[in-house]
Amino acid sequence: MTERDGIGVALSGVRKSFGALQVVHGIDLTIRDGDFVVFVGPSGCGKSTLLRMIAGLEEVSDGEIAIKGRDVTDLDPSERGIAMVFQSYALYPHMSVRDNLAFGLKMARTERTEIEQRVGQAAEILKIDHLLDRRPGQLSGGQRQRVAIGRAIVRKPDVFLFDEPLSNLDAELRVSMRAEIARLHRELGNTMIYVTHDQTEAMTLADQIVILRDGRIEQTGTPRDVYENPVNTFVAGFIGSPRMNLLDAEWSGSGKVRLAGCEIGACLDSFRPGERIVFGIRPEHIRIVAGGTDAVQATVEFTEYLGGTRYVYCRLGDAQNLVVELREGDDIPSGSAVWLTAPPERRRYFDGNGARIG
Ligand SMILES: Nc1ncnc2c1ncn2[C@@H]1O[C@H](COP(=O)(O)OP(=O)(O)OP(=O)(O)O)[C@@H](O)[C@H]1O
Repeated sequence: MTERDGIGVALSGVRKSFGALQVVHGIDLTIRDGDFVVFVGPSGCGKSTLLRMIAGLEEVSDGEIAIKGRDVTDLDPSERGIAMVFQSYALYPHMSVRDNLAFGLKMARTERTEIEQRVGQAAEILKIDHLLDRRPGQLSGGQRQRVAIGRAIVRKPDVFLFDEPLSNLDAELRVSMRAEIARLHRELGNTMIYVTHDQTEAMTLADQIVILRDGRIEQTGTPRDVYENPVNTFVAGFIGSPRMNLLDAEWSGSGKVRLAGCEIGACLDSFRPGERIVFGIRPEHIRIVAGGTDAVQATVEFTEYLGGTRYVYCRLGDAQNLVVELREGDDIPSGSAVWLTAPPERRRYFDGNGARIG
């Protein structure tokens, strides 16, 4: 078995209640050693609580947590082989960067030469060697976050835990720090668990994305899996920006999909005539065509111009909206009627409860 086939972190039946309120409902999750795993989901879904339970900062109400095969459920944070990086940086303002980096190691009574070596290495990896004598107040936000990450690196943890580490940075800095974190993962090869509500971070950083809703896992998979094959309308609507178009439709008697008064072919064997379904299609998979076979008619409302990309907002029938990503050369004026279609293999179907059926 190679190192990467081993198990980094395993959660079984993990629950959390605050008083009478249960917020995490029995999570089972296995994270491969060395994987970069991102927890995403709407505000309040339990991402941070789950991460804090893995860190040992929050007690589990039920279930078990193992790190590299060792049950750590009842261990102190310092005994778990983890290091956590917080959104707030949590640096000591009166200490120099060097002392901030060394602090945890000094507390653990690590030898001085070992401390110097690890601090030097971390500073080099993060390119903060020239800042070692400054205090946090003399650093930019991005530099502070580097020091916070450095403090995690010097501990040589088995698992890095990141709780929205880039949320306090401006948009440009977020992008460059995101690349830094990806580089760090490539260089160090540790298991990393990262909480964010930013799905671009999730898509670009993750080997595996875990999508949470109301304290439960909705889907786990590679960014591509969850984008192309969402298991339900929640995941389909959550991953991707703009989101997947999710349109109310129904099966026709002939096994086609009736959508806004038009019929389009469906590549599904089982169907129940008249049953309501949800038809899903991503904006980039929609094509504008000349005629009405296997297509639906829509009215163009307005176009959003984003430089390299243009999105056309259309109305379908009386009440449904649809976003289409325009291709190079396509140009359609507001108010015009268009016929739209999509390659059959890109069409997604969900039942009335939102579960994927094809
Ligand atoms: N100490 C606490 N006492 C009571 N309820 C709490 C406590 N901490 C968290 N919660 C509740 O648990 C639920 C999950 O919170 P959590 O912070 O894990 O969500 P989150 O997904 O990280 O949200 P966000 O993206 O807004 O940070 C929420 O309903 C929250 O109000």
